[in-house]
Amino acid sequence: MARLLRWARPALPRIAAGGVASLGASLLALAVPQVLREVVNGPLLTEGSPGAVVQAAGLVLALGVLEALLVWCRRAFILTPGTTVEREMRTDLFGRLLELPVAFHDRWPGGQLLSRAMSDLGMVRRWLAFGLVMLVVSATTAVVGVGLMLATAWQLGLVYLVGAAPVAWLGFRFREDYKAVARQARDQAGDLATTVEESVHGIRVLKAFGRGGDALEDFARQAEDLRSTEIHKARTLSRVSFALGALPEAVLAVSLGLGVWLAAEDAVSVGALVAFFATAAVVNGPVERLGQLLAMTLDARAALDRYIEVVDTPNAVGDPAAPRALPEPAARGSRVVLADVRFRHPGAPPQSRDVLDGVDLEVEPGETLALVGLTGSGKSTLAQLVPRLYDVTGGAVLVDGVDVRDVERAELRRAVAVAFEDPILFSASVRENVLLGVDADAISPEAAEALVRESLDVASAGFVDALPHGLDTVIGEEGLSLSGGQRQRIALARAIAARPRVLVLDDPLSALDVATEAAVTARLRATLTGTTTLVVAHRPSTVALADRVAVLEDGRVTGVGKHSDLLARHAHYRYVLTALGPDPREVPPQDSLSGLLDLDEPVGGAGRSRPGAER
Ligand SMILES: Nc1ncnc2c1ncn2[C@@H]1O[C@H](COP(=O)(O)OP(=O)(O)OP(=O)(O)O)[C@@H](O)[C@H]1O
Repeated sequence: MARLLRWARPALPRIAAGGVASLGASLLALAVPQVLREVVNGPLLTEGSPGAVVQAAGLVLALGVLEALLVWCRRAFILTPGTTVEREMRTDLFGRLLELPVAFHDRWPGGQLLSRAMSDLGMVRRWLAFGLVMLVVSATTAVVGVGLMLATAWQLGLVYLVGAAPVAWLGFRFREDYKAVARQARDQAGDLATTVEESVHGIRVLKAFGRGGDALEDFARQAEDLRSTEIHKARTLSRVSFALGALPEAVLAVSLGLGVWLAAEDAVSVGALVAFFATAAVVNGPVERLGQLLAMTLDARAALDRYIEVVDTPNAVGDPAAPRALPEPAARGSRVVLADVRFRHPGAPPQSRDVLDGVDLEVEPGETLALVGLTGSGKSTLAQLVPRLYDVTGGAVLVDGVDVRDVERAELRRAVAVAFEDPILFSASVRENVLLGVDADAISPEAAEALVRESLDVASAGFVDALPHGLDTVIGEEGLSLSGGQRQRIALARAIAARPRVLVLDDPLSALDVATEAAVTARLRATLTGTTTLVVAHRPSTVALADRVAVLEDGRVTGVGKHSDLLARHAHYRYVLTALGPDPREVPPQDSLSGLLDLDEPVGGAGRSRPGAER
């Protein structure tokens, strides 16, 4: 838990001050029995003056008031530092999540991250503000109290110590048992959060398929698992709490008999006997609390472990130690080269082949190159290597001759903009969504407005004017208040507005109707002069956007050329285009694409054989 110091260090003075105040309050509580001893041994047993009793009562009152004041100070000192540390840790976690590569987010379920950012950090805050201070104070109070008990009546003190010895053994056992179950409960809570997140995200599918009941059953089962773990945790704690409560009391019962006998034998004074039991009463409170506090500490440790697992995840797609700047691009745009590029996803089965297995490809400045291949051939993966959403596992991706891994990510991502097939928008206004990739400080509001308008125009997103507040309309979470095609067009406008050197389009027009797609394609072609574009094509109509086409097959590029040339000489290209379906703009409805392409074999049906590649 020393790792917590990284965030807690600035708060330590206040936490320590709170601890001192709390310790002072506990020690004052221990002083009261000593006053009692003086009262009993002095005025009470020796018929001293009533004034002495009043004096002692006044002292007890003063001690009590001071104790209350110190308790208040403890609260005042440690209220803010815990929340400050929590905020800092939460912000660091979010920063780290933004920093970590896509491959990390592929592996980690959202609910697990959410529970680490929220409930785990809440636990750490509670421990820092309360558990840590009370643990130190309770342990110190117990040690000082037992010391006082030994000093007051050493025979009885020894009995208390011997009786309390099994508590230490129980505490050790408890620590081992509770540690594992505390971690399990937190992991299960994270899984539960993932289920909620996934179900809410996929609510349309669940409803459409009538799977609400099954989802509920799954959730109930997981919730029951978590409940069982929590019960197990509570039972483990209650066992040790029972021992911590009962053992000292049992020892005190024995001590009482022994104490009375010792007093009768004049081995201890009556005052000492009263002081011993009054001290034991004060000590028993912190001793009983130790179980709870130890449990809280173990919970906080599990929470902190889970937090640190994320924060400490190394970033494999980081900035280079000695970054290189991208050179000025040629007037026509940037050159993008993929040289013997290999890629496999982290955690891919060892026997599987690399998704990209030595891809060589050159996209000329200002050129629009379409990537075509069967589903799962690695087109999207390849496209994501350019802005370093993933890093190559072999070979290199070069923009204007510079390996993208040698460029600072911020610079690279200013140079390369991406529009995905599944467009993610943010719950912000249309304007803010379009300007996401634009440095707002670098352009005037008027220029920004013109840029938004122009980009939306190219993306044929005129529909935004019909939205209730035009560009200021706040679109719902993930843009779900818009249609798929509308979202795609705003996402495309966002990529265009970034004025990138290189534009990567991962089938960003798939949800558009044919007429709209044709309009967008025409405008894009006119606008994209000076921009090098790599477009993943899932439809023949998207290919129309491209100057050249690259065919991806079994992790390699097996053909590059103009659409018409490839059609003539590349069997796999013809096969892929057939698989993608006809372009409704070009093919009369009664025609089949197989007729148009004049393939040797029947196409379009399930189970047809797949011709080998040929150039
Ligand atoms: N995050 C991931 N982890 C592991 N494997 C992945 C991951 N993403 C994709 N893959 C695998 O990598 C391969 C290539 O996927 P990719 O999405 O690049 O194909 P694609 O050609 O774009 O497919 P499609 O045309 O269906 O969009 C697939 O076999 C897929 O199962």
